[in-house]
Amino acid sequence: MAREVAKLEDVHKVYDLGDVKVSALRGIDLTFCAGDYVAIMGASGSGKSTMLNLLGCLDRPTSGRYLLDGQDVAQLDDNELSEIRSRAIGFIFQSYNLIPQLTVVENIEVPLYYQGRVGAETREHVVELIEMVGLGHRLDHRPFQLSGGQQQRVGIARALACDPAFILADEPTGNLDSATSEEIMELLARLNQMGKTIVLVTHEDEVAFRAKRIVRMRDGQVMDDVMVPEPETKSAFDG
Ligand SMILES: Nc1ncnc2c1ncn2[C@@H]1O[C@H](COP(=O)(O)OP(=O)(O)OP(=O)(O)O)[C@@H](O)[C@H]1O
Repeated sequence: MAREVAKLEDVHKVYDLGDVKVSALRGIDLTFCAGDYVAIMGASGSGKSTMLNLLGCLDRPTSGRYLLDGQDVAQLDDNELSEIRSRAIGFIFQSYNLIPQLTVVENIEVPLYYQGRVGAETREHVVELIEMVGLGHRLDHRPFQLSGGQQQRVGIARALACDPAFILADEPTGNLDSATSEEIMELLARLNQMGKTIVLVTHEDEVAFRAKRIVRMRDGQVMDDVMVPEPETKSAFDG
């Protein structure tokens, strides 16, 4: 059986707003294995972002356990948590979150900078990543000089800078037209083929259908967890 990259065990998340408590996750049990490519779907407010934040160690469960590479995240202090986050996890955002003043190369160097690893030896690696996402001719451009799809390619290259095994994407095609979305989905599929484990949140069926597995959430619980049929079967479904 494939290695368990991330495992949620009876995870609950309650946002305590003083008078009001919001139960955003209510007993989640999910395992993500090496090589998985999972789309998380569900109505607005069903808990998708809350779960992605927990998986990304940006927040902690109120109760239950989160094991990342077999390590119980609750046992880690803040420094250990941010260390594991920057080493093991790559984030891709809907609105790219690039720094406008920095060039393509510099934006991708940001995670390496936080690890104290920017230097001549990492420059070659950064340029390789930019070439891999098809922007080798745009190294010194700034975000405003790029289309949305190109900015998302920079976002993807930045997510790969520290060579994480686990990629988390929050609506990565949410701001893109359908042709550009398709290009981004092809890039994500390629990363998955290269061995990256991917979990993405999406509202779009076409995007979810490109994953290997779809988890549907409702009211803070997992309602459905299914494997997507292989492409041959998909075309039989279509036609
Ligand atoms: N920081 C917060 N403080 C209080 N309540 C929150 C907070 N973040 C989310 N919630 C609440 O938790 C529940 C789940 O929200 P969450 O953002 O995880 O849903 P979602 O499925 O990602 O929704 P969307 O598709 O709209 O992004 C909602 O009721 C929301 O109002």
